[in-house]
Amino acid sequence: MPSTAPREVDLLIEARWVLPMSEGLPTLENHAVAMHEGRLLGPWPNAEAHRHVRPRRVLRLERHALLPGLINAHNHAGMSLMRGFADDLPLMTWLHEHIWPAEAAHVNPDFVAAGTRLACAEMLRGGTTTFADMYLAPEAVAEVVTHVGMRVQLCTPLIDFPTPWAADFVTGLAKTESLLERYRGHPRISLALGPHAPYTVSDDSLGRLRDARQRLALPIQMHVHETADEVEQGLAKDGKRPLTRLFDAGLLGPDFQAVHMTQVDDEDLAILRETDTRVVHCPQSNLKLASGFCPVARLLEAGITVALGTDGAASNNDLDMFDEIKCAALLAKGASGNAAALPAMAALAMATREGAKALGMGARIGQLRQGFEADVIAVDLERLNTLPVHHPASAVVYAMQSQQVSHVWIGGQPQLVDGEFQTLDIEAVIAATQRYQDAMATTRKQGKQ
Ligand SMILES: CSC[C@H]1O[C@@H](n2cnc3c(O)ncnc32)[C@H](O)[C@@H]1O
Ligand SMILES: [Zn+2]
Repeated sequence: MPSTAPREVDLLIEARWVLPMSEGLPTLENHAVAMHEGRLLGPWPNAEAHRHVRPRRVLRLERHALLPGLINAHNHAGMSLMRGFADDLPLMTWLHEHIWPAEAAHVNPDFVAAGTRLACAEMLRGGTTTFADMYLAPEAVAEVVTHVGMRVQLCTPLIDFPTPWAADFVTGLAKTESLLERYRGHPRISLALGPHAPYTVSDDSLGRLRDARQRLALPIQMHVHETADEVEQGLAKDGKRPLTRLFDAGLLGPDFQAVHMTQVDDEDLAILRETDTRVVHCPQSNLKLASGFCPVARLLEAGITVALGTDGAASNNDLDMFDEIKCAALLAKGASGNAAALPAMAALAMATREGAKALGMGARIGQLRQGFEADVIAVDLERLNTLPVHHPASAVVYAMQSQQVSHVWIGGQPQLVDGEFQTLDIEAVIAATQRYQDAMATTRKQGKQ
């Protein structure tokens, strides 16, 4: 029983279930959380909440579970305009013969803004509130995200060859510094360095990256060990595996996010563990490009932090994190031959608490916990495909569809209410997408890419 009078708050949400996703905390039944000035209070049992808070508004969600907003730890949002553009190909053919020529032909800030708006709409509809983005024209992504109200880690695209964003690696670093100046202290936008992959970044550039990381105090996100070919070619060229090369370059650590990691031998595992490097698992992209399987169960057993990402819609082909969570759980079991590998709660944690930790935001988001940012989603579990609800986490991970997300708040701001978007003009998003679909089709017919 609190000794002080109940404090006034913006909103109280009373729910059938709350999955706080805090380590060791179980699913709570008939519990409530409150939001005030963008922060969370609670959770408390529904019957006790009014002893703690005097809400201006109360929302009763009697069929719903509340969860922290999902965290998509690896995306190329602008690539949503390339969904279905080049399917059923292995990574290098996909990149060299289709995606990179299309990027050279089409990508500019307007393309990236339109693709990012489409991506944000899809992510919000599916309960994602934070994403890490590595794509060309990050300034355009920042502007869209500022308007839409999502949270983003912008990984600036650093690569040794010219792109529509920067002529070379050094120019990319200089542009990163300008972006940092502009967005330093922004409540929802943070920056990271986004070197593309070991096979597109030279030793000289790795040295520049290490200096920039130290000077700017930014995390790094990079595609690493996406395929067995990448590792073999690294061994042939450098005499060591790419992860070892990054370790020798002094780059690994808790602020390094290694995306994919489908190839992990015992030495790689020891390096990841000893440096506390974070791994971002992208199971559907890895399956679709036949890149390999990230050994998630083995990584988690070794105490490595593993987040979950969709990768871009051009290799997934959607940005549905609930689908990704289910896929991760099933794949971990199938690949290890152990049905107990990656249980529902652990899979959900990868997309919430652990995702936040991997992005260096673990003290602010990823849990429904007093003082955390009010990034909250509600999912309606009273549907044919999720009833009966013996275990809410099981319903959410193994049976639910992302269309069951009914409400989304980010920093206390409503983004989706009863399935209706609050900040995005969906008609305009669809119209812009259609214009780029037509433009890309015309260029393709002309044989220009
Ligand atoms: C430097 S901006 C990002 C760059 O990465 C390309 N990309 C998208 N998906 C993948 C992937 O799975 N592996 C490697 N590279 C990828 C994208 O087309 C951009 O050019
Ligand atoms: Zn990627």
